[in-house]
Amino acid sequence: MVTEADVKAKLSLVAGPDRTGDLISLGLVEGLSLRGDRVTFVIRVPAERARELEPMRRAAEQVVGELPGIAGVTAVLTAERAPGAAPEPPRLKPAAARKAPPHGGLKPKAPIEGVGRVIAVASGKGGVGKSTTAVNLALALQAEGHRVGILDADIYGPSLPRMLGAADRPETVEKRMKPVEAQGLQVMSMGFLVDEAAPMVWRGPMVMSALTQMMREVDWGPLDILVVDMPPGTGDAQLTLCQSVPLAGAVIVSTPQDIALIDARKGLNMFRKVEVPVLGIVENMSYFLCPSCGDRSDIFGHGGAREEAEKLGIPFLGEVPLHMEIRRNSDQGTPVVASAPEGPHAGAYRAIAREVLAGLETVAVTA
Ligand SMILES: Nc1ncnc2c1ncn2[C@@H]1O[C@H](COP(=O)(O)OP(=O)(O)OP(=O)(O)O)[C@@H](O)[C@H]1O
Repeated sequence: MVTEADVKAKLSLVAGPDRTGDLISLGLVEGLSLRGDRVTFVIRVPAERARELEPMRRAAEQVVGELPGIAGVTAVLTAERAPGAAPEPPRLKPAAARKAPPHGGLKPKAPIEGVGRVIAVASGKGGVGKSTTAVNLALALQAEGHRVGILDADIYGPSLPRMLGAADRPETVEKRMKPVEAQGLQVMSMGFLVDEAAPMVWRGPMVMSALTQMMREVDWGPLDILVVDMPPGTGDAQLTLCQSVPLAGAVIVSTPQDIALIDARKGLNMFRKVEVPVLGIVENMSYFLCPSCGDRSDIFGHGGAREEAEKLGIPFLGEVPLHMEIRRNSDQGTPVVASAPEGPHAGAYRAIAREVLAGLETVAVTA
């Protein structure tokens, strides 16, 4: 059995950034997590040296990978900035101006092996029901006859394992992870690889290398569609993610409140910046359906997302009510599309899935 001490002993063989000292004696390793045959950890480095120190990151992965019984190692550089240091220059350029290869030397938007089309589910801010929508949309696409996978790119708060009731860890075969199967979907999430308390240390721009591995060092499929549950918001991590994933399109989830719609617009602009077609907006928690009397109340006002979509010239994909059954089921690991496939909520998600599929066809034709 490999222990944390064994991993640290190996990491103490890797020279530090200036070839003086080693990763352990310099105190650069954080968030070490050992789960089954997988090891993950973070190496703290100055932001401006992240690219230059990529060989050090790879060396760390390699030495730990030599431990007997270890099948997969994920090392991430956090690229922290010294307090008071000038902000990092924007790393993202419009698609046309992109030249630098992303981490791991992959060409931008290289296809993912075994995966047909990738769609992102995004939101301008947290808590609007993005993950609930992503999971139910994935299940609805499956119900429409497609082979579907879902990737939890929300590294700060991975919720897919809980929402899909998937507690297993991915197996590793010849250094590649096998996605976990849950409700017929192939699932990958950082939540499978690190302890619940650990994700907070996965900050910094180099978090992308962890996502790249979760996406590309995985034996997907074959899949027709991979749904990516994006981290909430429209910041650097989201933009970088859009740049390195060959996205066929994006779905934006919004609640009817005006403020959320402003945030939805930010999401839209982000995808436009990286030239990813927006397939449309889903209005979540659109109205309240009383579980006892079946009465409908438009507590937030209704139709905001539809109107906004029209104004912005993007499709309105559909609305999902605020309903106890949707919350209870997604929080208990039995999403409503799988647990009540004949019910009205599953119907709403399937209608959205059909709109998404139609949008993907249009995109494919005009691309
Ligand atoms: N239509 C709905 N009806 C009732 N509850 C819902 C609905 N959609 C989402 N929820 C609940 O709202 C909460 C937040 O949803 P979810 O985690 O999907 O949001 P999110 O936008 O992904 O959040 P985060 O930004 O934290 O990742 C969850 O408890 C979920 O069950």
